[in-house]
Amino acid sequence: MAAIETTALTKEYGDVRAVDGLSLTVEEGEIFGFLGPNGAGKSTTINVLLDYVRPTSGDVSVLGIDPRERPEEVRARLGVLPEGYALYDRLSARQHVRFAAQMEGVDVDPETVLDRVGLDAADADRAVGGFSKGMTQRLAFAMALVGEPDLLILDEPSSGLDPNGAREMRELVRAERDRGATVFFSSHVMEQVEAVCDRVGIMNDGDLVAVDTVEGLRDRLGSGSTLVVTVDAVPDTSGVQAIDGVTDVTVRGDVLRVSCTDPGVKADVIERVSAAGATVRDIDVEEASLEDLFTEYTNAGAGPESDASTGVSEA
Ligand SMILES: Nc1ncnc2c1ncn2[C@@H]1O[C@H](COP(=O)(O)OP(=O)(O)OP(=O)(O)O)[C@@H](O)[C@H]1O
Repeated sequence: MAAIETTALTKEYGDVRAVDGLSLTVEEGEIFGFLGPNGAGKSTTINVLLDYVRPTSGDVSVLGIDPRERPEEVRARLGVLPEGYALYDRLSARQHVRFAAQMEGVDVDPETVLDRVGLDAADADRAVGGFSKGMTQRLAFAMALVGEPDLLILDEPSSGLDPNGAREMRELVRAERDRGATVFFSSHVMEQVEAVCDRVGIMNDGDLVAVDTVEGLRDRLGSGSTLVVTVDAVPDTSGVQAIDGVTDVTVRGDVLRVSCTDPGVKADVIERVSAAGATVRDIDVEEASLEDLFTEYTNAGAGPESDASTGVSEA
């Protein structure tokens, strides 16, 4: 059974079609990154999953349940870190976690949960009105973890976190996946997503324009890689340029940057550089980052057009 399944899901607000025929499957036990520029339809989709918003048409299933029919049953098995959560300024972190536990009907030790998100015993008893943004985010995350949810839905989980906090968040997400939970999160921080997600889906203007592993997205775009070769003295590069699968060669100082569409040509490149009389001092391979791919898939008209090339199937 899929953790999340939407079929031809559409949500219109008046004239605005926020989500347009979305068919998406998130498998149990995966970490799935849900990406897209502002206004792409991510929050609307999440709100439909939580039954905060009713779709105009289409079907939705969360943990095998239609949230429109049994919203309480779905929510009892979810841990949610919403985009605009509200905390009670005068209550302590400990009280917040106790409250989350009561809502879930479980018994937890607040300090253990708070410790997981990096809040210590002294933090536990402070009124959260005095918390920094990052501490508030950690607390909201702790509340989502209460009750060992089967599915975590996290909207921008690294918002407000410093680099250490963001790394800890990634470790927690992995630990939750290893426990058996599914993690579905939206984010604009591509490095975070690339570092932790098993698969990603990219929304653009209400459409799912791509869904795959980051590696798969690279392959689909044929974005190839760049071989960065440092030499003792720059040779004549025409032999390298002539290799089938090499699209561009640029030289800067003692560094050659060779763009390859075919990963199999790297050895040929090194051989021809050496044959041209240069000694190779260092070799590096740069691949398109998720940020590069995101730009290609979401820039108006620049992404691949056909569904066959994106891996997105029609409903
Ligand atoms: N309650 C609403 N009433 C009218 N239009 C809405 C409402 N909620 C969202 N929209 C519109 O639906 C579209 C999708 O918005 P949504 O918030 O789902 O995007 P998003 O991908 O979550 O964006 P962001 O990254 O900025 O959070 C936008 O055009 C937005 O203006």
